Amino acid sequence: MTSFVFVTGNANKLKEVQAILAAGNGDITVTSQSVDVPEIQGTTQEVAIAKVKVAAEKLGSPCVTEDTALCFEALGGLPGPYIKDFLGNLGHEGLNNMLKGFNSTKATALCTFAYSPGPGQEPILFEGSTEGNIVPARGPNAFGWDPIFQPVELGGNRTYAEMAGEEKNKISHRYRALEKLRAYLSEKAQKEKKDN
Ligand SMILES: O=c1nc[nH]c2c1ncn2[C@H]1C[C@H](O)[C@@H](COP(=O)(O)OP(=O)(O)OP(=O)(O)O)O1
Ligand SMILES: [Mg+2]
Repeated sequence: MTSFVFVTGNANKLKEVQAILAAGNGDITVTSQSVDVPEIQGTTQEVAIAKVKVAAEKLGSPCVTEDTALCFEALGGLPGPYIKDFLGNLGHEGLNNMLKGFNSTKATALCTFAYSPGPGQEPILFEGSTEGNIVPARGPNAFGWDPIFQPVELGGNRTYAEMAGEEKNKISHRYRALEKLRAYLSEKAQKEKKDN
């Protein structure tokens, strides 16, 4: 059994991470810390690396952060890691309006977990993505842009917000990235056990 510290200010992210891990074989658990970490501009990888480095410095210990980007094909991948500000300022309708006049509503939800082995050490990234389209909002408005993101999987006619949590967690960008982090941490724990 191994455990990691997830540094996030987003309660919905934490809830999904806990649910995904609980649905697995139970070899990994998570505790959380809400630390305010500034986010730089750059690629999703650059943003993720800078964020986890600062979090590890502040905590003085190994930790995990997560960055979520929503990349519109028509806009060359933007808003990408800046989706939080775009969503906050434009809302669901504004994000739909941004795509008026373009031929594509395709978007990729991209999740990047960053693991820091400790302050001053190089972080490792784990990415997962889900393909979909940006649509007018449907379903409960409980988590970010869930009502306007319609994955191509599971029939391709429901938004994340219209899916049960267990369904979203089977195909989500977060699930796919977390699977990779989970595999890495459980392998690392086994290796450490053997070495001792
Ligand atoms: O599965 C998701 N479904 C819908 N919306 C989502 C999802 N995952 C993140 N989101 C939203 C939250 C924030 O508006 C932006 C990501 O920004 P991002 O900086 O990664 O998250 P955050 O600042 O809320 O939390 P944190 O303290 O972990 O950085 O997309
Ligand atoms: Mg953030």
